[in-house]
Amino acid sequence: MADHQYDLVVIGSGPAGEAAAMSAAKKGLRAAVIEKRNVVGGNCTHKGTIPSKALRHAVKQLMRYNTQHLFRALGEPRRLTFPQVMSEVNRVIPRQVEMHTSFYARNRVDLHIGEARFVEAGKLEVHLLDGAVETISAEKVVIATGSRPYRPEDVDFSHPRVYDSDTILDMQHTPKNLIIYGAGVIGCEYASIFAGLGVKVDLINSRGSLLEFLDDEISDALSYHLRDIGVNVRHREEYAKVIPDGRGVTIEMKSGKRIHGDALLWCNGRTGNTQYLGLEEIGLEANHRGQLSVDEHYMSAVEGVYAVGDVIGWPSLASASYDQGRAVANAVIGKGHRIIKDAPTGIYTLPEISSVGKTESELTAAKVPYEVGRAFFKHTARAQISGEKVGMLKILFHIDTLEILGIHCFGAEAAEIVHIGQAVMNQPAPNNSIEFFVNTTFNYPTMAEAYRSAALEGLNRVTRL
Ligand SMILES: Cc1cc2nc3c(=O)[nH]c(=O)nc-3n(C[C@H](O)[C@H](O)[C@H](O)COP(=O)(O)OP(=O)(O)OC[C@H]3O[C@@H](n4cnc5c(N)ncnc54)[C@H](O)[C@@H]3O)c2cc1C
Ligand SMILES: NC(=O)c1ccc[n+]([C@@H]2O[C@H](COP(=O)([O-])OP(=O)(O)OC[C@H]3O[C@@H](n4cnc5c(N)ncnc54)[C@H](O)[C@@H]3O)[C@@H](O)[C@H]2O)c1
Repeated sequence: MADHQYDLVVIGSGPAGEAAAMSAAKKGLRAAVIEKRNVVGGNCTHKGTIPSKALRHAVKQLMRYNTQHLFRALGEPRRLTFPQVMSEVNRVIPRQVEMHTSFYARNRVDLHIGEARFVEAGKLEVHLLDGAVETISAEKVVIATGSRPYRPEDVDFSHPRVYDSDTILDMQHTPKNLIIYGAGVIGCEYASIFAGLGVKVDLINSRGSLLEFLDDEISDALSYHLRDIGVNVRHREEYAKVIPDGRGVTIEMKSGKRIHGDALLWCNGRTGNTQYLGLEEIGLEANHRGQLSVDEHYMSAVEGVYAVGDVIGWPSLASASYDQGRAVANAVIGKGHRIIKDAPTGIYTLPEISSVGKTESELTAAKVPYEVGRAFFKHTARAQISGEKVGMLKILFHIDTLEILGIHCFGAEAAEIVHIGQAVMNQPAPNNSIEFFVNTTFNYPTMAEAYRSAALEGLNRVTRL
């Protein structure tokens, strides 16, 4: 007999786990969450999305102060140290924790603090922080254990100058120069943050361009603007050796180059948290990246054991994890659920990037007859007023049906602006039409004006055909 019994137990209190447990409880299931950190919120709140976005917000405010004419009346441009901006971030995290904690009591979801391990498919051991062990049985178990930074064995992460995206948050100084190895989403976001603080950044990319999944024009714009704020972007480079010493870190590249920095931030992908779950006890195996495969009901290869969030790999986003969590709760009770097949991209670099739908390269490869409408933020009244003139919105649409096929945007508030286009694009035909933007009156001055300008520009090209 187990110490506790539930209909559904979730392992992990990040976005995926929280959404699964709260949705299940709202549907009448007796639900619990097991979390090994002594507070809820997951890596999302403590190491990933929230701290990185709060850091970026603080740095962006500093950049505005230092670059806008208005503030010169208050004084000369100023610098803040990394620990100073981190102290602001450390005010945001407890607010998030407090809010997420309140959901548990409100929805009557029990929280067990400790590390979960399978004993058998419907039975878990919870290793409590004081060393005691409790057992929990549940008809259904949802694995939502998230992910951690991938650490190759030949890099010494115990060295005080070698960081990953978790440990960088504890850095107690501001390096003069920083090497960021890995130019994925995390590498590009942190390159923006550190460059904004006045740190010289070497961003090392193993591929030929930044964030290759983006539309080419947006990827080019990101390279240009990162270089513009002082990031040295190096493409097609791979490390041969990482040599940390008392003065910093030197990376020897396969190309023969040597790059030295005061510190190294390693951002080369993530690994699913499955290693201590006792998966072997239930005959479940993770892939080489620690990730689990699931079917269209988010169920793993073992009956009654489900998985959602980063632990199942793509798209590894907080946004998608919340939706997957809600979906798995519906799947468990046999109600219709949505499989999350696509999510917009929202990348909080400086400038911000966001997109939804197809890129030009994808449409060209598929031989779809499309046209492009563009609007530059510098031509909108709102951007001229705010002074945030860097940016562009681009709408890709079908020449014959005028259906919107993709929205690609960079610049201030791009991650918000994209949703206007997404809402239209997700309408069934004939409502998904670029004409919506010329037949609808928008508030003025707003960044939504960019949709009207881009639509008019695109439609002008089509009517010339
Ligand atoms: C630097 C960074 C920035 C990011 N920025 C964004 C962004 O801007 N937008 C976005 O959408 N996504 C972003 N992400 C991705 C996002 O954070 C993740 O997709 C999201 O956190 C995944 O949620 P999750 O619920 O799957 O797991 P996590 O948030 O990883 O939470 C998993 C939880 O499970 C717990 N756990 C693990 N093993 C056990 C065990 N055996 N027993 C008990 N508990 C356990 C962990 O302690 C953790 O609390 C970012 C990620 C990083 C690293
Ligand atoms: N704003 C956001 O949405 C946001 C922000 C940060 C992180 N994240 C999430 O965190 C995850 C991890 O980000 P990351 O930057 O550590 O990793 P990543 O998966 O984006 O890749 C990081 C680097 O590793 C390289 N790489 C990855 N897989 C490779 C492969 N198979 N072969 C060769 N090179 C490869 C990439 O080229 C890149 O340079 C992302 O999947 C993303 O979803 C999202």
